[in-house]
Amino acid sequence: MEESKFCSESLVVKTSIVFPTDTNTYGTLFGGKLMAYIDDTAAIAAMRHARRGIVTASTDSVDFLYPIHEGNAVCLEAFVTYTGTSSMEVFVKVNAEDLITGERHLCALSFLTMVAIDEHGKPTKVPKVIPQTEEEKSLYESAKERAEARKKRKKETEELAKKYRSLG
Ligand SMILES: CC(=O)SCCNC(=O)CCNC(=O)[C@H](O)C(C)(C)COP(=O)(O)OP(=O)(O)OC[C@H]1O[C@@H](n2cnc3c(N)ncnc32)[C@H](O)[C@@H]1OP(=O)(O)O
Repeated sequence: MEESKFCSESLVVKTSIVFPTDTNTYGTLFGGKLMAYIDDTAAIAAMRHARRGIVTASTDSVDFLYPIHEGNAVCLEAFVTYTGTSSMEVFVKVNAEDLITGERHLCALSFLTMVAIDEHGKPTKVPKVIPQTEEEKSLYESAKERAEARKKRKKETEELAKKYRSLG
């Protein structure tokens, strides 16, 4: 396994046209479809970084900032910003592009945590990340804080799971 890799080595760029079958009753891209695109793109970025099987451990909130209309291109970019031992934080940026005017809007941002697993499904070590651009450096520097927040949130979820399991 390589010791460390550049963020650019995990970069995934995915562009699709929004067809009528992808939309909700308002003629804009269905949120669940966009979430599937985000997970898919993040998973490929993580596998490019780790060159291992991976699972999605968590997704931070996804705020839908701007609607993506039927006929627009939906453009996703994802790359690994930071790693722990087996976990990788993946940043996903979603833009909508009007293919006639060229106008683009940032529609959503998301951070996902993917975990590399071995042949027994157990977490396994991944290479470190070397940030190069200003964007990569800024995401890398702020990642530890987000990882701490996720740990806290996971504990809270586990407490909730205990509580609601007993109610069922
Ligand atoms: C691509 C797909 O769609 S996969 C389908 C959806 N995903 C799944 O089914 C995953 C189900 N969950 C699991 O399999 C397990 O909980 C795993 C593999 C994610 C973690 O396994 P655990 O036995 O809990 O391992 P452990 O507690 O050692 O955590 C391993 C790493 O994951 C991180 N992690 C675990 N849970 C979370 C979480 N909810 N959020 C963020 N990071 C997490 C840990 O911090 C740790 O990171 P590190 O190695 O960098 O320090």
